[in-house]
Amino acid sequence: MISDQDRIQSPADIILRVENVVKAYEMRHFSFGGSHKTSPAVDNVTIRINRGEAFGLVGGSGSGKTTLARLILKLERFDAGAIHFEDLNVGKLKGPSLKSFRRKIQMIPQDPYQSLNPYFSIFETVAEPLVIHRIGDDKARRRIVENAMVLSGLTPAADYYDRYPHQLSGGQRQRVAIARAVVLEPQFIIADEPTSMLDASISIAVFKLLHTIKRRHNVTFLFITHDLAAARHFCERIAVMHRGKIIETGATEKIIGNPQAPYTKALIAAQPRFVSFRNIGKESAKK
Ligand SMILES: Nc1ncnc2c1ncn2[C@@H]1O[C@H](COP(=O)(O)OP(=O)(O)OP(=O)(O)O)[C@@H](O)[C@H]1O
Repeated sequence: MISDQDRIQSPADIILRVENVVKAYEMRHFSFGGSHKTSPAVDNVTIRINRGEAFGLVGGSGSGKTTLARLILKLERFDAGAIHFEDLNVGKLKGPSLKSFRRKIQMIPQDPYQSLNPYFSIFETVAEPLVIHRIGDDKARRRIVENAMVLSGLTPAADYYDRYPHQLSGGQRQRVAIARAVVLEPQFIIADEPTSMLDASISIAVFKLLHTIKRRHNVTFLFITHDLAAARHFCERIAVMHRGKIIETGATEKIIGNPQAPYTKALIAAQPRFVSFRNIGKESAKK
C-alpha cells in the first residue's frame, strides 16, 4: 500500500530521479567523545535514468558510487535532496510501501565470495526473496526459482539446488547472485562492479547474461564501475563521478569521444582495455 505523500507526478520514461542529493558520514572521535561530519561522500548529485536503459556510474575508488547506490536503495538516509523511483518518494517510504519498493529494485553485489550466505543452499539463497515477500507456495517457488536460475545460466537448475556457495566457482556464485536479484522480476537492477572479482572470460559471460536480462525483460540498469571499457560496452549513457560530485553526464560514446572534464580525460587515458569488450553486446543481440 502506498500513501499519497509517496506519490509524485513523473514522466513515464524516467524511472529514477536523484535530485541534489547530499550524504556526509559522521566520524566519531572516541578519544574526545565528540563527532564531526566528513566532506560529503555524495555531494549535490542529480541524475535521471530512463526506463529500460543501462546507465553507467563511472568513477575511481572512493568517488561515492556505492554510497549513492545505497541511498537509492534506501539502505542509508541522505542529508538533503530527493530521490524518486517512478512516482515514489524514496526518502519517505516506510512499512508496506518500502517493502513494495524493495520488490521493484534489486542489487547485484560486487563480491560473489562474500555476498552469499555460506549456510544457505543455492535453492534457499535464490528462494529467500520469495519467502521474505511471501510469494507463492512451495511448488510455485520451485518453478520461479528454476526460471531465475535457468535465465542466469545455472542449468540444469536442480543440479545446483542442494549445493552451497563454497562448492561453486566465482562465476557460478555471481550467477547465483544474479538469479537471486532477478527472482522477484525487478524493474530496476543496480549492478555494483559485478565483474570486478572475476577473470576476463567469465566477466564477458556475465556481461552477456546482463544484456540478455536487459533485453528480454526490459530491466533498467544502474551499472557501477571504475572501468570505462565495461561501461562503454554495456551503457547507453554514463555519469562520471569524482569526489562525490557528478562532473559529466551524457551519451557514453559522446563522453568517451569528446570528454570535457580533465578527470574524464585522465580516466580515458588510463584505460588499457578499450577494445576487448567492444562487440559483446552485438554478439549477444544476435543470439
Ligand atoms: N559507512 C561509512 N562511514 C564513513 N565513511 C564512509 C562510509 N562508507 C563510505 N564512506 C566514505 O565515503 C566515500 C565514498 O565511498 P564509496 O564506497 O561510496 O566510494 P566508491 O566510489 O563506491 O568506491 P569503490 O569503487 O572503492 O567501492 C569514501 O571516502 C569512503 O571512505
